[in-house]
Amino acid sequence: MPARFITIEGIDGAGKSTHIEAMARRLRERGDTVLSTREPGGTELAEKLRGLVLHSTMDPLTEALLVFAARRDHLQQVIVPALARGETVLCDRFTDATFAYQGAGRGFDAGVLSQLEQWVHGHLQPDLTLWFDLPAAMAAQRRAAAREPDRFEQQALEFFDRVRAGYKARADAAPHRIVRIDASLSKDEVWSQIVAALESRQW
Ligand SMILES: Nc1ncnc2c1ncn2[C@@H]1O[C@H](COP(=O)(O)OP(=O)(O)OP(=O)(O)O)[C@@H](O)[C@H]1O
Ligand SMILES: Cc1cn([C@H]2C[C@H](O)[C@@H](COP(=O)(O)O)O2)c(=O)[nH]c1=O
Repeated sequence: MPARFITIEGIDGAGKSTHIEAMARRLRERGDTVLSTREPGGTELAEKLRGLVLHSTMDPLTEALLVFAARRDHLQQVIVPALARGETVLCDRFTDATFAYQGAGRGFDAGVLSQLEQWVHGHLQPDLTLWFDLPAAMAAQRRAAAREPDRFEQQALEFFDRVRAGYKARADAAPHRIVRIDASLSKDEVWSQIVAALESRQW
């Protein structure tokens, strides 16, 4: 099978985790060997960095460096070898999240993020990104029922409005790679959009 790198993006509470397992199952049923992973995280070191990023106070440059450090380890140890074996890598968040959260959300310099992106993964980009898009207020309502908020989830609605706008800018700049999923709809309707995005590529 050809290697595929699929990423899932969206503001916190958009519904990504709800659908990732079913996506992996569907891809496996069609013959793919699927590696399901997440960022920040996916290796022992990157999971430690995730704990720091989600729970320790730090300035935006430190935050950006830590997410890219975690990504570098994840790429070297997990993503690149899996793609080299011809597997499908399904990753909950990747570099679009850095441009959306650290760039648009925190206001960190997008030019510096682009340089870090170049150092960390050169020209490697996902083959497909599903962007779960919904209003920040709706995502907050969904999160409220879920769990103890981390550093990002504690942010005000305005932060998530900016993050959402950051994702829109990324989607507008890469319309062939990034597919918008209307995540405000019911779970069944969201799933139908995911299937349509995969089927349009014969995946
Ligand atoms: N389409 C939907 N309609 C209503 N509720 C939903 C929908 N999708 C997910 N939910 C619910 O919203 C909550 C958040 O969903 P989920 O954990 O999948 O989001 P997430 O994008 O993975 O969040 P995070 O990025 O913070 O981990 C869960 O309680 C889930 O059951
Ligand atoms: C990859 C990445 C993630 N983040 C933020 C976004 C989320 O708030 C958390 C991860 O939590 P999730 O429940 O696993 O979605 O990390 C970020 O700010 N920058 C990044 O590059």
